[in-house]
Amino acid sequence: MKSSLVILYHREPYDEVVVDGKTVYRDKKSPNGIVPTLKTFFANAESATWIAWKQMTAKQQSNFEERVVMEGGKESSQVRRIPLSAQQVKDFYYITAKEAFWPILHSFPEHFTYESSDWDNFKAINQLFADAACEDAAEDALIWIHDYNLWLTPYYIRQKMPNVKIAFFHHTPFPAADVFNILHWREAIVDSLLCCDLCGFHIPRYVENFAGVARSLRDVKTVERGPVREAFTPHGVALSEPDMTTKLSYQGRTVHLDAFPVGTHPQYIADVVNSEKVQASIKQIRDDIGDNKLIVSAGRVDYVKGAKEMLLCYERLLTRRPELQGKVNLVMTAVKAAAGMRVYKTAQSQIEQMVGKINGRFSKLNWTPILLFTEPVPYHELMAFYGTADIAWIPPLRDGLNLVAKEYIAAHQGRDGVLILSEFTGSAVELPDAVLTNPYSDKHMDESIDQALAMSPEEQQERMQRLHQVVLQYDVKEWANHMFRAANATASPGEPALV
Ligand SMILES: Nc1ncnc2c1ncn2[C@@H]1O[C@H](COP(=O)(O)OP(=O)(O)O[C@H]2O[C@H](CO)[C@@H](O)[C@H](O)[C@H]2O)[C@@H](O)[C@H]1O
Ligand SMILES: O=P(O)(O)OC[C@H](O)CO
Repeated sequence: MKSSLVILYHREPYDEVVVDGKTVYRDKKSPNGIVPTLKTFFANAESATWIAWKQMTAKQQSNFEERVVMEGGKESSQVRRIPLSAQQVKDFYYITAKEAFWPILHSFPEHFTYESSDWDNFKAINQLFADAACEDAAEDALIWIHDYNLWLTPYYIRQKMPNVKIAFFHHTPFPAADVFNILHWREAIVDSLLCCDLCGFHIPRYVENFAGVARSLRDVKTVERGPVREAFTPHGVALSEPDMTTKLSYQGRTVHLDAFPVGTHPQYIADVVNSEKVQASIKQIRDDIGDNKLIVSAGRVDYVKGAKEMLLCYERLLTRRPELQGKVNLVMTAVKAAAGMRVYKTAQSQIEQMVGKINGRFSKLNWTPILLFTEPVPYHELMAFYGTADIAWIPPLRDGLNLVAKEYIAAHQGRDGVLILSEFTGSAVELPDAVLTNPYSDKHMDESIDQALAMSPEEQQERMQRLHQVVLQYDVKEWANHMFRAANATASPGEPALV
C-alpha cells in the first residue's frame, strides 16, 4: 500500500538489539533531538513510511527485513531501511555530512574539510532515498525530508514525481551566503532545495539566509515578504530578524519559505517529573547536595555546543568568587552522537581534560565541582536533573534551536529555575525571558552566571511562567500542525489540498 506521508530522516527511530536470540527495538540511547520529535506523530500516523539507512555487511544484505513496524505503532506505518555498507555510512555521514556540511551550516569554516568528502557517494545515497520515497509515496502524498544529509533528495524525487508535495525541514542553522557559498556543491544543493514546495527552518534568520543564498546563486524572484510572526523577537537578539521572505519563484515553481521552531512535549515532561520515581530521585539529589546551587548543562559532544566556553567561565567563577567553592555543583553531559567520528575526538578529549583540570584544582574531600557524564543518561534520570537544577546553562556558539532549553522549562512547570541561553541558539529568539548570553564574550558569560546565581525567587517565577507559556503554546504538536498547514497552503489554485 502506498503511504500518504513519507518521512525521510537518515537515522532509524529506534536501536535494534538482539536479546536472547530475538530482535527487539528500543528507544534510541544517543542524544538526538530529531528522532523523538518525529517519532511522536509517526507512531500515530494512519499510513506513513519512515525511510532511514541501516548499516550491514553484504552477507546480511541478502537476508534482512527491509520494512519493520515500530513497537506499539500501526501496521500501516512502517520503517523502511536502506542497506548501506560501513564504508558508505562512513563516507556519507561521518565524513561528507559531518566534516564538510556541518561546519559550514554552523558557520565554522575553519573546521571545513573538502578533500576527504565523497560527493559521488553522497549523491548515490540521496538517490537511493529518493527512489525509495517515490516507490512508497501515493500520488497525493506529502514527502517530508529532514536535514542536510538528504539535501539532494528533493531534486531526485522531482524528476520522478513532478507533482508530489515535498517539504524540507532544516534542524540546523542555515548560514549566510558568504559562508554557505564556501561549499563546492552549492549550486546542486540550492537547485535541489528549490524543487521543494516548502522549505522550513527554525527561525526567520535562517529563512533569510537561505533566501540570500538562493538569490546569490540563481535568478530567483522574491514573490512575498512580510513581518515575522509574534512568536519571534523581531529586534535586539543576535539572531533576530524583523521581516522575512515567504515565497520565492524559480523556473515556474513557487517555493514557500517558513520559520516554525520545533517544540517539546511539555505535558509528558511534567508527568515524568511529577512521577513518584522522578520525585524520589529529585529528593535524593537534593539530599546529596544540600543547599548547594545545582547547575545542569546537557548536550552532545560538539565544538558548536560551547562546552569549552562554559567550562572556562565556570573556572573563572570559582576563581573570582572563592566563597562559591563547595557551594555549587555543575552536572554536565557530553555524549557522542555516534562511535568513531574523528571530527568529535578533539572536542571530547578537550572537555574531559578541562573537567579533570577544574576538578583537580578545586575538589575537596566532600565536594567535586563537576559531575561529567560521557554516556547517554536514562531519560528519567535526565529529567530528575532538569527538575532539580536551579540553573540550566546552555552556551552553544551555534545551535539550530536547542531542545534542552525547552525541556528544562517544561520540567520546572513555571515554578522556579533560571535558564542561561546563548543568543546564538535558534530558541533565543523565542525565549526572551531567559538570561540571554553571548558565549563569545568572557565578560558577558561572567555577568550571566552571576545574574543567574543572584536571581530572586520572585523574578525566577515571573520569567519561568512566561517561558512556560511559550513552551506550552509552541509544543511539538503545534510544530507538526504548522508544517501540515504550511504544506497544505502550498497547493496552487485548482490543485486539491492535502488531506
Ligand atoms: N547525556 C544525555 N543522555 C541522553 N539524552 C541527552 C543527553 N544529553 C542531552 N540529551 C537529549 O538530547 C536531545 C538533544 O537536543 P538538541 O536540541 O540539543 O538536539 P541535536 O543537536 O541533537 O539536534 C538538532 O535538532 C534539534 C531539533 O530540531 C535542534 O534543536 C538542534 O539545534 C539541532 O542540532 C535533548 O532531547 C536532550 O534532552
Ligand atoms: O545526524 P545526527 O544524529 O548526528 O544528528 C545531529 C543533529 O541532530 C542533526 O541536526
